[in-house]
Formats: sequence, structure tokens, C-alpha cells
Amino acid sequence: MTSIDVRDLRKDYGPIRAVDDVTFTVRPGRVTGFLGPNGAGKSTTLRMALGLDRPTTGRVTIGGRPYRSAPQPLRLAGALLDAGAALGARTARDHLRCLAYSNDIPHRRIAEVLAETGLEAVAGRRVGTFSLGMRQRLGIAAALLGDPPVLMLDEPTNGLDPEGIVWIRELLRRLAADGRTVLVSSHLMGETARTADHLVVLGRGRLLADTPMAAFIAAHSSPRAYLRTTEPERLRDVLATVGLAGAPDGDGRWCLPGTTAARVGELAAAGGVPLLELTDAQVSLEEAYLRLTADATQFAATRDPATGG
Ligand SMILES: Nc1ncnc2c1ncn2[C@@H]1O[C@H](COP(=O)(O)OP(=O)(O)OP(=O)(O)O)[C@@H](O)[C@H]1O
Repeated sequence: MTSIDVRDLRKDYGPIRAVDDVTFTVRPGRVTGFLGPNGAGKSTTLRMALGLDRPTTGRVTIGGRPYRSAPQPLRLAGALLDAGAALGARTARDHLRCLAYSNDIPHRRIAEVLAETGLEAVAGRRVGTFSLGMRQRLGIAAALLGDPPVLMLDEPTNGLDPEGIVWIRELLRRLAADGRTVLVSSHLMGETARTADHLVVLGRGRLLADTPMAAFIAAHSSPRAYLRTTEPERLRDVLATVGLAGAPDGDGRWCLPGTTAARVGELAAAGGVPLLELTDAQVSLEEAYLRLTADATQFAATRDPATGG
């Protein structure tokens, strides 16, 4: 099985520490979401994994070896870093041909990945005439070309239309189900929540989390329950006995932070309070992520003490 192993990785650009002694392992058979605010060090980490940038200290190995030492790198790991990377004057098919030739990849793979990425009809067109979404698909075709056990994709949904976003989601799930190692950076929390099983989160170059998706959401959110009742006064009294307080919003719905539907259900039953509705809030990945990264966000708006804004 082929993992990506990041060990004590550091990268300094002059006075800027882009990656700060980071250690984590990306394992096969699941999609790992790679998250972090702008400038957190995600792209720098991916570039070092691919041998495009040299670590200041530490190392990254793929399947136990540095990527650059692989005889046919595209057969070990496919990557999408910068969709503008293909030469504009070449056709899409020629671009893939060159990559296949230099990595000793069977020719039939070119037709296969063109079909997989929906580029068959435009394979003879110059890449310079491609839209951002088409370039993105071509970058993904190149990443898949060597049928590699490892895939690293930096913001693969960039420029894709809604249909393309669904396609990427299904592709990533399928690659992981095949037993491949899939690392995907994204700023789209809803999309990451649908796609990833595991999360690695960076903030200001540091590792903030390396955890399964469900555990991440549970750890970085607080519970709350929603309910409706026909007897608000009695509910208020029952809640007060355990130190909980709340009030209905304009729509008659109560939000009770710091407790669960199960707990409120018990209290209401014991106190004879009729409930018309009782649910736990669905905490989103976005909410959990924002909570974790609030302190680490480099470009977070700073409060103005003079105005309080
Ligand atoms: N070639 C470079 N020279 C100098 N500084 C760099 C270079 N590449 C990246 N940096 C700096 O390193 C830090 C990490 O950048 P990086 O691009 O890895 O972040 P990121 O997490 O990928 O951000 P984004 O989500 O915006 O793509 C930033 O402060 C960035 O300005």
C-alpha cells in the first residue's frame, strides 16, 4: 500500500516559514481533505511532495521513497497543481502523448483518460484555446494517465461547472474505493464534507488537525437542540431546574445551545412539557473548520477597538 509520509517538514522562504515542522501520513483507501486558510502552506507541502521545491528540513516520501527518485514518477503519483501548466500551443492529446512517452505509459491510456475526463471531443484542440474548466480536466487527465496509486489534487474543482463538480466528487470517491491514496486541497467546505473521509488541516504552516471527518466535526463544534412546544412557560421552568435557558424566535422555534435533543427530550417528558418538534442541530464542517482556524487565519479581519467593529 502506498502512503504519503510527511516527516518534520519545514520550508522557509527567507523570513517566511511557509511550512513549520509538519508530520502526517496520508493513507490509502480514503479521500483526505487538505484544508487551511490562504497562505497556510498547503501548496508548498504538495510541491515538496512532488520534488518541485526542496524542504529546508524534513522530508516527504511516497511509498517510502522521494517522488523524484521514482523511475516513472507518473506511475507512482499523479498530481494537479496548476491547471495552466500544459503548453498552450500543444493539443490536449499531444500534451498527454508527451507525458505518456516520458513515463513509459501504454498509449491506450491516452484515449482512456480523455474519455474519463470528458475531453474526447476537444482532444485535437490547442490547449491555449481551452477554458479554465477544460484545462482543469486536462490536468486531471494527466494526473490519472499513469494509473497511479497516489493522487494529489490542489483545488480540483476550480473553474468547473456544477456538473464537473459532481463528476470530481464521484471520481475521487471511486479512486479511494479502488484503494488509492487521494489527497485533495480545497476551500469548499460543503464539497469537502461530501467527499473526504479524513482531514489534514494546516494553519500558518502548522499542523492543526489530522483526524477523521466525523471526529473533527464533533471536536470543533458544540451541540445544540431545536424544539417547538405549546407550553413555553412550563418549558422555561423545566429548563431552569438544570440551568438551561432559552426563548422562542419569531417563528416559535427554540434554540438551546450546549445541550442535545436526547437530554431535552428526557427533561420535557419528566416535566410533562408537550413538544411538537425536537432535533439536534446539524453541525457543518464549515462551522467546525472556522472555529478551529479562527486563531490561525492570517487574513482574518481584525477588530477595531475604537469602534468595536
Ligand atoms: N516561492 C515563494 N517565495 C516566497 N514565499 C512563498 C513562495 N511560495 C509560497 N510562499 C509563501 O508561503 C506561504 C504558504 O503559501 P502556500 O501557497 O503554500 O499556501 P496555501 O495554503 O497553498 O494557500 P492558498 O490556499 O492561498 O493556495 C505564504 O505565506 C506564501 O506567501
